[in-house]
Amino acid sequence: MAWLQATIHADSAIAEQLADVLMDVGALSATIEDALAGTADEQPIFGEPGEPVDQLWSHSLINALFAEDADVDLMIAAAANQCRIAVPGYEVGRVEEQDWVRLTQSQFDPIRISDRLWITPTWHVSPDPAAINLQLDPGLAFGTGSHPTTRLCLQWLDSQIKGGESVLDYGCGSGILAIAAMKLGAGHTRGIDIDAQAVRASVDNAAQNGVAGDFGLPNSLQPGEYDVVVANILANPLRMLGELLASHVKTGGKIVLSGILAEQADEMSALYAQWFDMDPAVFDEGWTRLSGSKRA
Ligand SMILES: C[S@@+](CC[C@H](N)C(=O)[O-])C[C@H]1O[C@@H](n2cnc3c(N)ncnc32)[C@H](O)[C@@H]1O
Repeated sequence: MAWLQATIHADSAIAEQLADVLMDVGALSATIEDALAGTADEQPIFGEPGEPVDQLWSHSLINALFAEDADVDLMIAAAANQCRIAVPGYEVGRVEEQDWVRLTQSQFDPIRISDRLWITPTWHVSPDPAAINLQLDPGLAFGTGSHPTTRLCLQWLDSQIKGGESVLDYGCGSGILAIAAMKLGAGHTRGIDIDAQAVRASVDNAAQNGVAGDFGLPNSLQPGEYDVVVANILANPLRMLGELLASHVKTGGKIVLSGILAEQADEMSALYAQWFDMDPAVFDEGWTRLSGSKRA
């Protein structure tokens, strides 16, 4: 089986509507991307959870997939007509059937966090069987170890967990940080996420890694203090959650925050300095990790 893929050059003002109408007239899928992706003029667009991003790239490309026997020219013309625009420029190519699972898997290699800590997809043999290996496959919940914010938190846990600590992972996603903490020797971890799918993924991933998993939604979190609270969320929720997160850290305990853009680091550090003696920020690919010790 094969498909036809049209790459359509669309004005950003109409790209979303055109993609929707392409689906109405019979496209199997339609996605919009930055026409300048991969070039020096690529436009990163960041969003905060819960806040819709109302911005599109200035030059957009629509990738639309059609059945092999579809009349693509007719469908694009019909979609343009419905959007009341001239037929845009496009190219059509064939997409042959592939082993999609194998192709996707080939894009995820083991990730080295440190000499002793690796994140390895289940279909890979670990490059260092003697190291601490987290087995994690990409899924619906965020946290494979490839994103700089996750890596920054993993590096902190790797260097700071000595054994026996209690750890709260707030915004646990795939559970990667809680599971890593357990594998590094933490005594107890609790993972919290607002997304029920992430809670389920964390439970499954903890089982896959043979560690105890205590994961739940925010309303399941009981009052209590932890040696370490780690939260890789994003700046907006971290601003709102400051008091709650601080209340869960023991005096002398540690807070670790990520998901913060480099330009948001000073403001966020000042906010958390109400409760913590803050360490210098650490940066990776435009993202920041903040950490600090709770004052009495
Ligand atoms: C960037 S992911 C981090 C996942 C993982 N901890 C990691 O480091 O890779 C952020 C997670 O925080 C969750 N989240 C966002 N806002 C939240 C909130 N207010 N309370 C709890 N979880 C939240 C999201 O659902 C998402 O799973």
